[in-house]
Amino acid sequence: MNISTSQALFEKAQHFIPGGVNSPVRAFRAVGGSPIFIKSAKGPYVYDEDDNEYIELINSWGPMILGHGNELIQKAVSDAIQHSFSFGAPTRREVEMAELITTMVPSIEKVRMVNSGTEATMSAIRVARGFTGRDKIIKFEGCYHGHGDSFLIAAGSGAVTFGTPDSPGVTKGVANDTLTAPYNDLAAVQKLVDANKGHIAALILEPVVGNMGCVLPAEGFLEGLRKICDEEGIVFIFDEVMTGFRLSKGGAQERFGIKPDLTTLGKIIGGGMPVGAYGGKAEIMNWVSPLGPVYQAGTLSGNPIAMAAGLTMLNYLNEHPEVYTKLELSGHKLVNGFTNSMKKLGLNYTINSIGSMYTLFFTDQAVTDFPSAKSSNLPLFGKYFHAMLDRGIYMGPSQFESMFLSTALENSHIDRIIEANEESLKEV
Ligand SMILES: Cc1ncc(COP(=O)(O)O)c(CN[C@@H](CN)CCC(=O)O)c1O
Repeated sequence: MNISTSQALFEKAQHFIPGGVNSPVRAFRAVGGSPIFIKSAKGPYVYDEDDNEYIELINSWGPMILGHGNELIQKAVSDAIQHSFSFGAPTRREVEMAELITTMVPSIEKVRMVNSGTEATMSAIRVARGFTGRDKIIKFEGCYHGHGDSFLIAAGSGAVTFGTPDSPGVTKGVANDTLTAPYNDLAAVQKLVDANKGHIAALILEPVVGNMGCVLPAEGFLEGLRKICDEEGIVFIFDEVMTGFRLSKGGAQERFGIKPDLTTLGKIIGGGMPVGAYGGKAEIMNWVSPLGPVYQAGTLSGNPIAMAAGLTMLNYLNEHPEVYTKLELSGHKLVNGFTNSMKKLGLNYTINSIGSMYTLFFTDQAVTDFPSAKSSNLPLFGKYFHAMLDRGIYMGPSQFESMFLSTALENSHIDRIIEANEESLKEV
């Protein structure tokens, strides 16, 4: 691949932007080399500044579940733009969006729109603390909930990719109020709860983890957490920024049949525009300003253009259940293809997957938590990443991320990914 324009852009970008990127994982630091700069995208393809075409498995880290350049969403945005961009006043679409979210995710009785997943999770724990009058939260090692101070403790995604699971700049005071437990370890959670009786406001987790790579909840784990939260009056928060509207139209909570008290949302909810949301039980959400005393605000929250995109996306997903059937079949086809190739090559790397999310871990250990995810061979992953990129497959440049399939992938594309995977595994 000729990537000279991307390289020149990256060189220039580093003079003006920390690390040359506006989000760390994009810099290719974990895999080496120079990041490709994307110029356009359509369906399952992205095109870089040197006009190289790639089949992609990032999909903007989840949002582009219908593929790129969806005509319905683009028309909704171009229609909305005719009426200007932003008013800082309530609009009709925000009401329609809130009503639709409460229909698609029944545990959400009231919802507040924000502009990112980070804002959603920061706000959710604030209202949980206000509602309970307690200070501490429990999160899980390797889970990532955005870059809010309370979450940059044993965090996943880019934080673990760059070895900064506990970021400088987070004060001891904030860190003291964040308790961490190993994922899938109920006993550890019970111990934390017993040692902090009456002090824990919330427990937040990714119900299916994407941010240490894809890791599934063990049998009974989510049910066990629900029981502990019920017994202790702890607000149970599902961070569904990644899984929401992806694992089913009602997210992981619909798929696993667990009802959290609060849910945070992002990515798909905006149809590719900057949107986040948090919501849940009305008795908790009624504590949010201006109805209640817990303050949270945002200049562009519920932005009309973003609502037009998000509303079109969610309406489509709500009215087309066949989307999820196709994603399940695509996921199965890809994972079966990868598994068959590894059998043929005598390799036994671990693949974790659910629906349209998967991660190929370069370890032969079962990956059920942060330590086992970190047993992966990172240099080997880096070589594999570039071998796939050279074959026109653009996947996430980090071992500690989930890949995402879109409905724009047809069988022919999946066959190409399987073929590139086999050749790449052979090469590295
Ligand atoms: C479960 C979960 N919760 C919260 C967030 C933060 O959302 P944002 O603030 O990036 O919109 C995320 C963001 N995910 C990463 C990808 N692992 C975003 C990609 C990036 O950081 O560039 C998330 O996965």
